[in-house]
Amino acid sequence: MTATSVSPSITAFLEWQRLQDHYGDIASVHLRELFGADPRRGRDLTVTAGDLSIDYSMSRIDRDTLPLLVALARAAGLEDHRDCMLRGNPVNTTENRPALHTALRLPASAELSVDGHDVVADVHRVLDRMATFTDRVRSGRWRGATGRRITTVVNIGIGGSDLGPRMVCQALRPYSHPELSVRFVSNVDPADLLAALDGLDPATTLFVVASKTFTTIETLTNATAARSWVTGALGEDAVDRHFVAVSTNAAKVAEFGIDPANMFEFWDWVGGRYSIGSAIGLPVMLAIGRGAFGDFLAGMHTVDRHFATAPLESNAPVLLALLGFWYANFFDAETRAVLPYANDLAALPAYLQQLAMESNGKSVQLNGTPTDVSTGAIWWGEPGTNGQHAFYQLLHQGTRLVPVDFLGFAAPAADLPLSDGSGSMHDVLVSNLLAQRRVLAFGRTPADLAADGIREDLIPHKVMAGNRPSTTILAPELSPGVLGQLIALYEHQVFTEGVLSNINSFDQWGVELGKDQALQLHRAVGGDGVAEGVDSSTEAIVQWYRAIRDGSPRM
Ligand SMILES: O=P(O)(O)OC[C@H]1O[C@H](O)[C@H](O)[C@@H](O)[C@@H]1O
Repeated sequence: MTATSVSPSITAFLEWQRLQDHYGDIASVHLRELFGADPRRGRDLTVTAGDLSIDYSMSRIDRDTLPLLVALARAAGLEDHRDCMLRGNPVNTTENRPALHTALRLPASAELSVDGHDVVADVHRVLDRMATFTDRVRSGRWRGATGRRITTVVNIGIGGSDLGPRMVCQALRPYSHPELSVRFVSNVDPADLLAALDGLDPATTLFVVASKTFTTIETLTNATAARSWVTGALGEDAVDRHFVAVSTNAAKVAEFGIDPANMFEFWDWVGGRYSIGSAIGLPVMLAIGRGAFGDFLAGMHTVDRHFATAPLESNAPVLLALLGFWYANFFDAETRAVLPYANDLAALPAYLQQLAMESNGKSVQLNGTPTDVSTGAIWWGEPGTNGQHAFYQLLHQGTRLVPVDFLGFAAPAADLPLSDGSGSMHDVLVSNLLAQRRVLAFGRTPADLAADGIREDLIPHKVMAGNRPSTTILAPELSPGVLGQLIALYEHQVFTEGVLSNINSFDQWGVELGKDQALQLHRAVGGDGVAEGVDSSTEAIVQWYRAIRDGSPRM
C-alpha cells in the first residue's frame, strides 16, 4: 500500500461487522461485572511505553474486544500507513508533503533521507545553532542593544507556533533558568501583547517571532507592534539584538527586517501542530537549556520507536486510539476529557485540542468522498483537582458518556508535608485521582445507599451509575524526557485515529476561509470602506461597531 492509494471506509470491512456484533454483547456489561469476573484485570490490562505506564482496565472492553479492534486496525492497513509516515512518504496528500515530525527527534547517528536529501543532517545543524544561541543567552554573553543581559524572552506566535512551547515551558517550570523568564503572546487582541509587555524593559527583552509561514496576520501584527516598542525605546539598530525568528520562510523573515543570521529554520514537512521538536521549541531550549531539551527530544524518540516497533496489541498510542475510536463510533461519545493531576500540565488540554481537532476534524476521506464514521472527537479538560469542583458532576451523573484520560506522576518536583503528619500534599492529589477513576467506574448503587441509611427519596439523586470509562497514564515524574514521551504518545494516537477514519490528519483547509474573510472585513471594520456583498447581520454589526468606536477616542 502507498500513502496515496485509495482504501475503502473502515465500515466496509468484515472486522467492522464483527465489532458491531461484539458491541451488542458488551454494551450493557458493567465494569463492576468485568472486574468481578476477572481478578487479574487490573494487573493485566496495562501497557508500557518508555517511562509511561498506561492502565486501561477501566475501559468498556472485555478480553475479546482488543483483538477485534486490533484486527480492524490491521484491516485498515495501519502498519503500512505508519511506515509510510515514518519513511517520509507524502502522507499529507492534499499538500503532497511528508509529515516527518519524528525525524526531528532522531539522534544524529540515525539515517533518513527523503528524495535523496539527508534530513537528519539538516535537523542537527539547526539544533546545534539553537544550542549555541541558547548558551549565549542563558550565560549572558548575548547582550541587548544597550549591553544589558536578556532577562525575558517573549515568544510571538499562534496555533502550532504557540501552544507547544507555551505548554512545555509551563510544564517544565521546575527545570527553567532562574534568571530568564519566558512569556507568550498569541492573540491579535492588543490586550495579550500589552499584558505580556507589562513591567518589561525593552533593553532586557528578547522576542522570538515564530511562524511557519511568516504570513500569519496575528503574529505579524503583534511582531510589528513589538518591534515599534523596541525601536521606540532603543532605536532601529536594536532590532538585531532583540528579535530572532523561527520559520520555514527566509524571504518573509528578511522582509520583516530580522537578520537571516538570527533565523532558526524548519521545513514544510513539519506540521505546525507537530512542530514542538523543531526550532519552534526554541523558547523551551532557552528556558531549560540544551541538555534538558535533548532529553525532551530523546523522550519523544523513545515513544516514536515504540510506535514503530511494538506489536499493535501492546502498542500504547495504538491502544489509546483504538479505545478513542471505539467510544466515538460505537458508544457515540462525542467528547473526551484529559485530566492531568499535575498543575504544571494546565495547558496540555489546549495543546491537545489543536493536535487532535485540527488533525482529525475532517469529514471527507482521503479520496474526497464523505466519511461514514465519527472522526475527531472534541477534546477538553482541566487539571485535577480543580475540575472536580467544576464539571466532574456531569462526568459522574450526566446523560453523556465522556471517556477520560487521567494523568498522574509518582514524584512531584517539590512537595509540602501535611501539618498532621499524614503524608504530603502530593499524596492528597494522587488520592483524588485514584478516587475519581474508581467512582467513575464503579459508582454507587441504590443498595449501597440504602445500606448507608440514605433516605429513600434521595436515593435516585445520589445513585452513581458508574460504568464510565477512563484510562490512566502514569509516569515516575514530569521530567523533560517524560513530557516528550507523553507528547509523542498523543501525536501517534491522533495519527492512528486518522488512519482508522481514512482521513488526512495533516492538512487544515477548514481554517483558511475564516482567515480570508477576516482580511476582507478588516477593510470595512478598520477603515471607512463598505463591507461589500456581506449578509445583513454582518453589515449591521460593522455599522454598530464603527459608530461606537468612532464616538469614543481610539488608542
Ligand atoms: O506558524 P504559522 O504559519 O504562523 O501558523 C500558525 C497556525 O495558523 C494556522 O491557521 C493553522 O491552522 C495552524 O495549524 C498553525 O499552527
